[in-house]
Amino acid sequence: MASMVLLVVAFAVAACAALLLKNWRLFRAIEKLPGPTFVPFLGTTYAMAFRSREELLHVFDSMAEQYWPIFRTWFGHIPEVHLMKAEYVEKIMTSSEQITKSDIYTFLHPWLGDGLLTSTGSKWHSRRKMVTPAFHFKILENFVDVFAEKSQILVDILKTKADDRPFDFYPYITRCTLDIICETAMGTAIDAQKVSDSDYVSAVYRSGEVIMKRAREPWLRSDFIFRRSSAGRQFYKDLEIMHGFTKKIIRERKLSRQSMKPKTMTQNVDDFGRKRRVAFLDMLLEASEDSQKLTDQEIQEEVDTFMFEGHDTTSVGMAWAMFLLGNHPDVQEKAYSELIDIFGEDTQRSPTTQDLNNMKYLEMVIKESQRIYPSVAFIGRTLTQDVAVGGYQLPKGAMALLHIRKVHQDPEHWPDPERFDPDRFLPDSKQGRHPFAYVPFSGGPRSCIGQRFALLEEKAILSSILRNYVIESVESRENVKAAPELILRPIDGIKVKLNAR
Ligand code: HEM
Repeated sequence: MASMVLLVVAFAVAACAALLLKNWRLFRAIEKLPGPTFVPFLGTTYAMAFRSREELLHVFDSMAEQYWPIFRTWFGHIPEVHLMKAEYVEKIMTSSEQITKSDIYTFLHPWLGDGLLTSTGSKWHSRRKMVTPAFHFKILENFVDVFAEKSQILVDILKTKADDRPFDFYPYITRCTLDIICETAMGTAIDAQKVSDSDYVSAVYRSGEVIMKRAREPWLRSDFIFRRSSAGRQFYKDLEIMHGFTKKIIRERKLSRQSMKPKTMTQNVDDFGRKRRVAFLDMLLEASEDSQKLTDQEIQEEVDTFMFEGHDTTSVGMAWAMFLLGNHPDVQEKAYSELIDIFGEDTQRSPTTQDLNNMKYLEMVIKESQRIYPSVAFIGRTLTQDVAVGGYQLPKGAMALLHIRKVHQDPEHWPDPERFDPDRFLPDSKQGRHPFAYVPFSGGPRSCIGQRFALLEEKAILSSILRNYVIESVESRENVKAAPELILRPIDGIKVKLNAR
């Protein structure tokens, strides 16, 4: 038995030495950066593995405090460089070369395939070019009616909750954004707000959690082990739910296109004289019908990508904004008085694009919420060439983790960074601030394609809630719990009390 153990240990040490030898250049360059002690095989994963979702943010924060603004960790033998300053993330975000996503995104592949979020190189370039027109501001204007209609449904549903008793707002806003992305981008009404639970939403939450688990525990990296683990078995079950949901959406849209007369598909008003929205999914289907530019599989991966990115990011963004508004009555009243200026006491009138554009203060509230609780707390790239950052030469092959949340807390650009203060976004205050000090939507060529959509949607929904209800948060900033997963998720939801105005 002892000789067997010895053999295994010898094999492990030899394999580790071989790996190190192969990556010696990488190892030497990375070890110049500060960071927790490297342990052969494990790297620095001992600091992250087996941590609860709640602890993870604290681990990140204490490492950031110790090594800020640049340090390294090792995911087994894979080096990760953490960047936390505007100047540093700018170097990577603005590069037209460093556009390859980090290893963590490979865990997204079974779900999102090689879609816009995960792909790289020429595939990403041509796909980005193809879908960009679907997010032109002229197209977005056509979506304002849907934003307004779904917001009104939410406001009506919340009537049953406006009794000064705490409830979790997060599932309500999630179903609202799910309805919106389905109807605007996919051209399909699913009425998620009218059913109480969504298997798709629960599967998305669980999957985000499992993907982060894989990112922390190197043994789950192997597909063989992962598929046999309980986390892996749950993930593949959830995959069926998520793909089943998006497949149904594609099938229904294909059917409704077949029943439309060709003339109706090209004109920009429908038979009842309403503006016809050219849904993002229609564009993909047209591309596949006309010239076989896209296969069914490729359509599926884009639909999965936009369904996920298009609802999870905005719903959590609004949940955090509600949390902050509910903790800051003075800011809430200021936002409300702006809405009174725009709408008067009329709580029924739907917002127009012009109204949304006039909501300057609410826009600052949304921006400040995204500064403190960015929906996407960090993003990752694989360095495809050496790059000098912060006095270090970061080698090709390393992963770069760009900590959006930490960049947003840099006291050099954000004095008293923990303070919630929408006035930071007044035109005068913005003057002279580093352009990459605020990057909730990332920046450069791989920035968020849906950012204008997100801002309009958030203004439409939050303004409808504010016009009708007074919000009070149950949790304080100090005791609310967040998990840094694909999305910065509130672990126990967002508990608020609502009262009718
Ligand atoms: C508050 C809302 C949102 C935030 C904070 C946000 C943030 C981001 C960030 C940080 C990225 C870069 C991700 C990375 O490099 O890994 C990104 C990419 C992306 N976002 Fe958003 N997003 C939001 C809303 C949306 C919406 C509404 C849509 C679609 C309707 C969308 C679609 C996408 C897509 C497709 C990408 C990949 C773009 C590419 O790589 O070319 N996002 N988003």
